Amino acid sequence: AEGDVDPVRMIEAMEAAFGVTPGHRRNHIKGTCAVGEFVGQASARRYSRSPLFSGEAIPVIGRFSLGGGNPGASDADKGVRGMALQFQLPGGGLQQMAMINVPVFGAAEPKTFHDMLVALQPDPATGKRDPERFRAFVDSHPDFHGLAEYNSRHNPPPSYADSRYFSLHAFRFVNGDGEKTLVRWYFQPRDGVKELSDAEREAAPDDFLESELIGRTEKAPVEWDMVIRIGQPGDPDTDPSKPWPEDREEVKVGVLTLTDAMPQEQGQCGPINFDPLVIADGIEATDDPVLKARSAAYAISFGKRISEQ
Ligand code: HEM
Repeated sequence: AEGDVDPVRMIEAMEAAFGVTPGHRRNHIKGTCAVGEFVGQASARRYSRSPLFSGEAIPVIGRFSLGGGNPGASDADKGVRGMALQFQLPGGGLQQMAMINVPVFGAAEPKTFHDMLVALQPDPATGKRDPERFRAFVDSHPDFHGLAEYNSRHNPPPSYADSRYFSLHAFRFVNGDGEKTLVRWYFQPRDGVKELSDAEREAAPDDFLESELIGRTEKAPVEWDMVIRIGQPGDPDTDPSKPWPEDREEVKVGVLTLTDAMPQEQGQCGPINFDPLVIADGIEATDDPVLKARSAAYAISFGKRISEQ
């Protein structure tokens, strides 16, 4: 389609915008591993036959991250925080999710994300980003505005455990009778949603999210409720930049409990490709072009980093 971008070009644009650290992710480079389990609830089975919701405790490998490709980025910087999960399903299958802590994405189609990366590339003359160029990008891409507005009203969290993480994309849940339901989901932190104040953000050190999560899980497990929102006819199914109306029915479908966190080098999350299209029977992807572009781009980033490029 018109708004698609060749994944090789997407990664080239990302490398030019964020730089390259050989052996590491091209995006969401700064991160922390975690482990725990997920227990699905019977309420989910009306909508999905996925083994995720069998009620058995399912082992989970998680990775929390800062958006962007700068390994030295500050944990106080604005921008998105990620939670990626790999569920090891009974019977050997896998389900993955890679979510961010904002309720709308800044691109209705891959080209917008690509154009944003191009607008973020440093000016060869100054070696710095050009605010004029970025403003021109914003002005010409209305599908970026929802995310920009959200970011202007929100500060980053003091802990990875204090954020809500959203699927953003819609998926179809398929139940045992083959009935399909359009859903979006989010993970709601049991400890509540918190944001740094402006003063706290200015005073914060560059690195606190990893040590905070390690310390927190040493004291007690950290939990999130998984909540699905039920789509209605006409709700956008292929556009993650468009929120759904607030009043959509919500159903709690499971609990994620993380028991341990550790630096990436010491955990299992580093060499995983958290491709959001690794989904199990009972959950189906839509034709969302951003979702498809992600899968292709992650594969290239993964192939490079795993071969030390
Ligand atoms: C066209 C749009 C997007 C592109 C091109 C893109 C690209 C990438 C790439 C290349 C990586 C590194 C993959 C790796 O080396 O393993 C990554 C990581 C990540 N992305 Fe995206 N992304 C896009 C949209 C999104 C969206 C919509 C979300 C959230 C719903 C998201 C959440 C994440 C997260 C959480 C990670 C870190 C995963 C991990 O911890 O390994 N991305 N992205």
